[in-house]
Amino acid sequence: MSIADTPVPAPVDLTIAEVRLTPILVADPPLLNTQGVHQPYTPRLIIEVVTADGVTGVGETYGDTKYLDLARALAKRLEGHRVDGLNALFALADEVHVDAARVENSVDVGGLRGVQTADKLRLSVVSGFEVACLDALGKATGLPVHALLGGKVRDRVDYSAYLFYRWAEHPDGAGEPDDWSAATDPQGVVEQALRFVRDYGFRSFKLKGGVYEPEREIAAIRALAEALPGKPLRLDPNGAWSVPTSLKVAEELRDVLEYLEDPTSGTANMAEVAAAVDGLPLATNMCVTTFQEIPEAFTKGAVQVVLSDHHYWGGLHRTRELAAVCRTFGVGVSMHSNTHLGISLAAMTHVAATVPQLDHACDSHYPWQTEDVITERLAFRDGAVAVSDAPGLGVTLDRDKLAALHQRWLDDDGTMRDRDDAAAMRKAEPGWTAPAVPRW
Ligand SMILES: O=C([O-])C(=O)C[C@H](O)[C@@H](O)C(=O)[O-]
Ligand SMILES: [Mg+2]
Repeated sequence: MSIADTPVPAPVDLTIAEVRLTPILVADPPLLNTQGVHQPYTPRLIIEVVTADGVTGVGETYGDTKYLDLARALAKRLEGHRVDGLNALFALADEVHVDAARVENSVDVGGLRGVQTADKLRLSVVSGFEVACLDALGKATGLPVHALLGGKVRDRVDYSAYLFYRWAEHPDGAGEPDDWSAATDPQGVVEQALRFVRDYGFRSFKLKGGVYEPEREIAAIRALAEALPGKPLRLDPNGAWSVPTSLKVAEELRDVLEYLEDPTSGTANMAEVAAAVDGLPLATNMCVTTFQEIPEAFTKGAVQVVLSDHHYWGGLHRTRELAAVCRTFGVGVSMHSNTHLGISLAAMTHVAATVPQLDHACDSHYPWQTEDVITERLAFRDGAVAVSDAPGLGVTLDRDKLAALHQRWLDDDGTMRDRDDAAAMRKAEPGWTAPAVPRW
């Protein structure tokens, strides 16, 4: 048979025929941070794009009302576009109006996610659509998402254990129970870390700090260093400390920390700390969360590792662009995580598999989530997730689970539909307001 006789496969119609948005509430344990405590349930948004050929791609992003409203407006514009027209998504999102009151002078979730701008809000929504389009494109062409991003450079992506100070249960026993104990002191933190090793094989450890006075958190890191000798450790108080406090903690822990994450708030303060602590890198998911923040932070030497997050940065292609900028400036790159489900973990794993200079294990909240919307949860083995070579993301939506979590969202009176860690804290401490920074 000559080449001319080779049958040409029928063209695939990649036109988007339908977009489905399903807001859900997912169980979340009582994890403490400097703002307060996680609510019993947290909102997420599941996005499905269906092509004219009936191929469905899935994506996931924040589900709070301001994201959901924007997603609804964007979804309307998407029908008739193609799942391989990813660059056009950004122009479409720019057409969607963001109410200034939603972002003016504001920081997201009390500052945990850095600045909140109209642009960043749009990008966080676009990210879920981009992932859904990539999943559909992969399924339509038989290619895994990593191949659509240029191909994997590793077969497994390392994640770190995300340790939290936590209570055994939510105030008044609200939410879904889990089988984790309280962890409010060094011994509790070490026990939590050892379970993460037993159950998942994690080999690096991050403690969410900014909860207790720095001396108590230094003691927890020291206890971890003793229990897990030589393992990379990180501490992240979400910008709760002053420059002098950051310098003191850095001095006391420099021999055991892989990096110190957002010890203090703002690029100028981070730069001051970075200049004074020789040899201990500073990481951030707070002062560099947009491309606009890069020039100042990099020229001042404020951060040595950027914790990317495809939700903030506008998807998987933009995450690779961020990695290229970091590579150019000799800044390390790793990955931040908020409460998320398996669709996002799959997306994180695909993009992480394609970034050459991923020198640090990525963060993931996933072990804290006992609920999911996919048929088979992703597994951590030896602290890593295997990179899927199945078409698309390699996950399958479980419609019954999705419907159940959506029903919970429908039944909620509105209190859980927007994440508010300070409000959740008031259930235990009625006068609580999120502390001003620096807290210590
Ligand atoms: O700085 C970080 O790594 C985070 O902000 C991750 C999460 O938001 C975490 O702090 C949380 O959910 O409490
Ligand atoms: Mg952080």
